[in-house]
Amino acid sequence: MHVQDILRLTTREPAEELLTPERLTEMVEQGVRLKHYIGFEVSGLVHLGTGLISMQKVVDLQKAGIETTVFLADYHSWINKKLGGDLSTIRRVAGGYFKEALKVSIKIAGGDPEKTKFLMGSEVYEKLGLEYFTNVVKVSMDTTLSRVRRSITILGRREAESLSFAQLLYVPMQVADIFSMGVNIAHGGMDQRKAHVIAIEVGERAFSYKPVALHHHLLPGLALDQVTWERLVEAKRRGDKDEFSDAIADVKMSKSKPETAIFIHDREEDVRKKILGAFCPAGETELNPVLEIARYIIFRDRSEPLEVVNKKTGARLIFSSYLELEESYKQRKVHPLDLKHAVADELARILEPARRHFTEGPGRSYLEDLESITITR
Ligand SMILES: Nc1ncnc2c1ncn2[C@@H]1O[C@H](COP(=O)(O)OP(=O)(O)OP(=O)(O)O)[C@@H](O)[C@H]1O
Ligand SMILES: N[C@@H](Cc1ccc(O)cc1)C(=O)O
Repeated sequence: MHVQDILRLTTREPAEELLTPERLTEMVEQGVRLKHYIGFEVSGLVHLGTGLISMQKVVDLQKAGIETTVFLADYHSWINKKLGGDLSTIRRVAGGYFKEALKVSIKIAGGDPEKTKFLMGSEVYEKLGLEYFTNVVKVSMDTTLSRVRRSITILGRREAESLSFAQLLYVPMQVADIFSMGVNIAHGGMDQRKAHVIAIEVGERAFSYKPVALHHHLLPGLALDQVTWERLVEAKRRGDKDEFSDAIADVKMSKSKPETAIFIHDREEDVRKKILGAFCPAGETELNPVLEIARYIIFRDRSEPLEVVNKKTGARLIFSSYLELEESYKQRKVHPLDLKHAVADELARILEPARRHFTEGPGRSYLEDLESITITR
């Protein structure tokens, strides 16, 4: 495939940052085999952000002919005391519910689940043994303690929190994962950028290659409030990527805050209830959680127009692109409630295969297994 096509697919939305396009171009031109990975902690339910948004990018990379891997970070989940801090439960859920949910998400995003490799952290560590430990030491020797502390937002933790030593170790381990698997495209949401920036810096010195980092947009949680929203919009306008990604990480759709999230297998009535209750300021198009679902999920690969019905007058507005919808919303020609109904209908339709898979199909026993484990942190 031509380098321009690879770049186009890689940087297409939901991608928000590629560090750097020049480095990716160089690798393609040198004929380097491109190896991507994205890692997940294994704990609660898979939502629109972890499932659909993350897998949309994996599907783009599949289409670009890049080797894609989903890394199920069992050791990192254990360090972060997920699923009651029990490693065997974490492994069971990783190979069961989690893998299944991400595969269904790949399908919904228009890709082929069989084209993506699923690897458990412990498989890599067992295979490499001393070499993995050496890689963790190499990264640690090349990184200061204060840098590690500043990077713990990749664990979904705040800098000021009291941490176990293992939670500090989490950071060099995540960076070492990249080099241990020979990954040259490290991918994650914007909240993962600090680990990847360390990898880029350490790479050349300690591992004789510099990976690229690819970060996708973080979908905000549904439960934003006016004050937080104003603070976020302000942080976004200031344009400091680290500051903004820390701020958005606090309010992103997150499995540990179920009230902020739509899970991929939610029932239609739950999708509707959650969307109807979501923060959706009239006329505001920035960081509006409902509009973002329209932009990133509904309009992603859509060829047919979206219809929004004005419930009061019965008038129908037809939008053939997200930008048209955004413009009308900005001009307050679309009422938030009408937008919510249209988004809820479409989203429920898109999620239907996941709902069926996990309630009537082969995913059911995996979901039941996870639901029987009630501790999530
Ligand atoms: N809201 C979101 N939108 C897009 N991507 C997300 C979102 N939340 C998480 N991700 C991405 O999914 C990957 C796994 O993240 P993570 O396991 O922290 O998800 P989470 O649901 O927020 O979990 P937790 O609640 O435990 O923090 C990361 O690359 C992360 O950036
Ligand atoms: N830090 C990632 C999980 C992860 C762990 C190890 C990795 O190598 C990559 C990703 C998260 O928040 O979910």
